Amino acid sequence: MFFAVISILPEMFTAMTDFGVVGRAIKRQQASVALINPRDFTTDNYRRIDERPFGGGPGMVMMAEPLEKAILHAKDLARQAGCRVDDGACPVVYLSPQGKQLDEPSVVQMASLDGMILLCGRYEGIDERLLKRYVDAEISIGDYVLTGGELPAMVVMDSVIRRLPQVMGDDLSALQDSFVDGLLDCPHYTKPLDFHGDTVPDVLLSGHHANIAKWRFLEQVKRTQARRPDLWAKFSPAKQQLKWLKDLKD
Ligand SMILES: Cc1cccc(C(=O)NCC2(NC(=O)c3cccc4nocc34)CCCC2)c1
Repeated sequence: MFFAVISILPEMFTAMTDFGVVGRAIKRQQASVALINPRDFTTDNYRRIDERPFGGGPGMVMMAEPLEKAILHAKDLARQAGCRVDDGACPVVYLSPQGKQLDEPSVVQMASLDGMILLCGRYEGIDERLLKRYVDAEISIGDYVLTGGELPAMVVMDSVIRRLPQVMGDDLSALQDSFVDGLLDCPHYTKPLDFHGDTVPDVLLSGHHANIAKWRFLEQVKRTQARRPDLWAKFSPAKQQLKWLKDLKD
């Protein structure tokens, strides 16, 4: 899958291109990441990419023209990478507090795209006319104030790349992902057996896989009910899970 990132701080992205599961997926060419700096598309000596806002007020606004050239260049790279750019298979996505909140169903949908062009804001934001003309979707990672869209872009890339086929070593872990069934995760344990006198639930040592699966599911349910009633309200249990839930009530 092809990713183009448009950012005035491309160096930030080494955090994901050089490390971990995502770094390995890139090395294995399961994903490719093109970093595009709008400053390279400026024409003045100061390589200006921001200006004072019309209407006054604090801060600076990112100018439309360098971003436009960066987006058109990104589309070219996407075409060269084999993406069907003009039929929605490689959308321009603006990371923005005004965007749709990122969730796992959106991640699953994005993982089926040919590619994505991720646009990262800085300062007070981007000239609205650029957004209106080129942005296909806006995504937010949450309701808090940040200094830029780069970390949100890395969150989106991390969540999408880990869902690409063959990226997660043990695909089962991706399937078992609690967010796949809309629940919070169960507790996890590993060696040593005794940690300051705190031991491991017996069922996990029993080797009884059906009981273990049931225990894990019921732990997910208890946690979700306690911590995220909003998620619990939306949860629709599968057949086997319905049976296990009856036992929880008993
Ligand atoms: C709740 C709120 C209201 C008003 C402004 C801001 C704010 O943080 N404005 C600053 C910027 N924020 C983000 O880009 C950003 C922030 C948060 C989540 C995100 N998910 O994607 C991009 C995201 C926008 C231009 C430069 C950074 C936040």
